[in-house]
Amino acid sequence: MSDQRGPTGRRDPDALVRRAGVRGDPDRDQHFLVDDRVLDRLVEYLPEGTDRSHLLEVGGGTGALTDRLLAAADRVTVVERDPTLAGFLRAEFADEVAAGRLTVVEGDALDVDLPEFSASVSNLPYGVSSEIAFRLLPTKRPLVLMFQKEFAERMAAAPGTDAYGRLSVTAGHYADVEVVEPVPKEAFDPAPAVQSAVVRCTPRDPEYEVPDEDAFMDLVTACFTQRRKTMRNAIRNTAHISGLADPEALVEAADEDLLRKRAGKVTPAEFAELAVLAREVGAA
Ligand SMILES: C[S@@+](CC[C@H](N)C(=O)[O-])C[C@H]1O[C@@H](n2cnc3c(N)ncnc32)[C@H](O)[C@@H]1O
Repeated sequence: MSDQRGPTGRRDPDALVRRAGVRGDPDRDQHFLVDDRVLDRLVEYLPEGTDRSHLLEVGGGTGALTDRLLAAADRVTVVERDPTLAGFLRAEFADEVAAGRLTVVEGDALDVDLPEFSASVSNLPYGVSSEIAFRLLPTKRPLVLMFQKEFAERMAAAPGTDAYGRLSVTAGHYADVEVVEPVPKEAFDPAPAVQSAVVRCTPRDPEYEVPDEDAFMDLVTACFTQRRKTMRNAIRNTAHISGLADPEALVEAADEDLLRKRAGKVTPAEFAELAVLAREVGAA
């Protein structure tokens, strides 16, 4: 292994790409992060006091982030779908693999068994970033994840803003979600078509209770498919998505002010109230 190191003593990301002998393939979601400063900051975005005993990285690429995670954690597991890159990671970090500090899992992050990790820091493959995020969020572990900027903003959006929607409510069900840094295209090799942003997810229980998580999520999804309609009409029109057996019973029982709003102004707690009410009045 070459000992080329960047200013912070970590491996130089451009040198890693050269050593791996690959060109990132955008069709396979391969955009390697080559900006040292962004790479160095990512792990520091974990919430204060995060258990760093076992960090998970989804999409290891040529290992620039893996290297930073190894410096910050006791153990790292990296999942990488591309066999060439998985092989390169095993060779490049052979010492850490031999010491039991790094496990390279070759496979699709949507299919492989994930280990019991304490937190995740990942520059996600954008083609499946939503699916991966919703695999990680229910584990209730701190997450620092790179997404397309627009997706990141929708995840973190507050009620009443343009970006607020299903994604904001469902992600916010598991964690406090914050956009902590916009990242320009030039930070990647090759540069993606869109801007990126780093999101921090700090797990916590929601400020409401729901009788059935799936029923709550289905109701939220249903109402946002009709976001231009009032909630009254959205509830009535979307039983095929919400799964409500008797949407009319919910409309009859629900608060009039809430029914007049559009989904974009309904808070997560109000959606939860509706899910509870649906159960109480036998509409679920
Ligand atoms: C945006 S790159 C990030 C690479 C590296 N972590 C970095 O920051 O430079 C995403 C990586 O995920 C890999 N990948 C794409 N789809 C994947 C999947 N479904 N499961 C696991 N890895 C995947 C790609 O091969 C690529 O190496």
